[in-house]
Amino acid sequence: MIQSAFSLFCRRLTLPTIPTVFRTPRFYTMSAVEESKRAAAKVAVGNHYPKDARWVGIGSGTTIVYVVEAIKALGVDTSNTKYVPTGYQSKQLIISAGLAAAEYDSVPLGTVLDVAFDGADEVDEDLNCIKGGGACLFQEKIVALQAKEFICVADYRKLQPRLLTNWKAIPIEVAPIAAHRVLLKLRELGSINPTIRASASSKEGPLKTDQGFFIVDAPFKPMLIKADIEAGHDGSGKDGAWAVNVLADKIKEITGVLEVGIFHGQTGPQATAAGGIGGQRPVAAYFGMADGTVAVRKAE
Ligand SMILES: O=C[C@H](O)[C@H](O)[C@H](O)COP(=O)(O)O
Repeated sequence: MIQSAFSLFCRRLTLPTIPTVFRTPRFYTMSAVEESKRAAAKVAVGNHYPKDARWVGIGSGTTIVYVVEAIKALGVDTSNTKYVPTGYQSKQLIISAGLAAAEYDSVPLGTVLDVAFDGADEVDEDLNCIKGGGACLFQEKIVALQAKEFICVADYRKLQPRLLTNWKAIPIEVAPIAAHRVLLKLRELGSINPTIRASASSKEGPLKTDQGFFIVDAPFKPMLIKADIEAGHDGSGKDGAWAVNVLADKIKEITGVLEVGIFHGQTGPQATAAGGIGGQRPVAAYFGMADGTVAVRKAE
């Protein structure tokens, strides 16, 4: 009852007042940001965790912790469910919650995950996402691409009109041997001072991903959304402003790039309708707001 009323209410981006029933009780020991992540996770899982789920993708980062917490809190039988991690942290999270982890490469060929949940660093009005702030993006993308639907869960800082509004650089996973070549190519595309991300300890050199690759952070101007292109903006990057799909494809074409941290293009249902499976763009993104409410953006 509550969920269906909420789904109706949240058909489009809902920033205004949300009924009291959707307000999260205050946890005074948590920061507002953590509290908002937990609130968003609870609503996202309540709305999208499938009854009788068999395969569920679990993303990486700090927000996904609350997704797993919310799944546990549902109290459903998880004994027939396998949770597909998107990296080391994600796998440990699944195991420590007492759930069964199944690595992506152990999932039987042709299996479609019922749903994949994950966080994001920024989400635009069209539901394109930037991911990789925590150095995970490649496994997150292949898991999202294997799922019927990808659900994004985030806090209010990530809710932006355009990508690269608040989050300033695109994370890109690159082969270490090609890192300098990729930097050069990114500069040619107009990136202002792209850098190889360092480890927390400078003694350890560049940070390594779960694949043993480097992350390059490439700053660009805020990216264009569909409405900008429809209003006549070019989007080809010639004035430094790129359409999301155009820049993502250009970066992906650079030899040495394993994957780019822009999730765009088809949603899962769009891919299915076109005869494929999985989409890297979420069907819905849930944002915990600073006032305790939860806002949602849904794909067209
Ligand atoms: O690299 C990490 C992933 O893409 C995360 O999903 C993303 O950075 C969001 O992380 P968090 O939930 O910690 O904000």
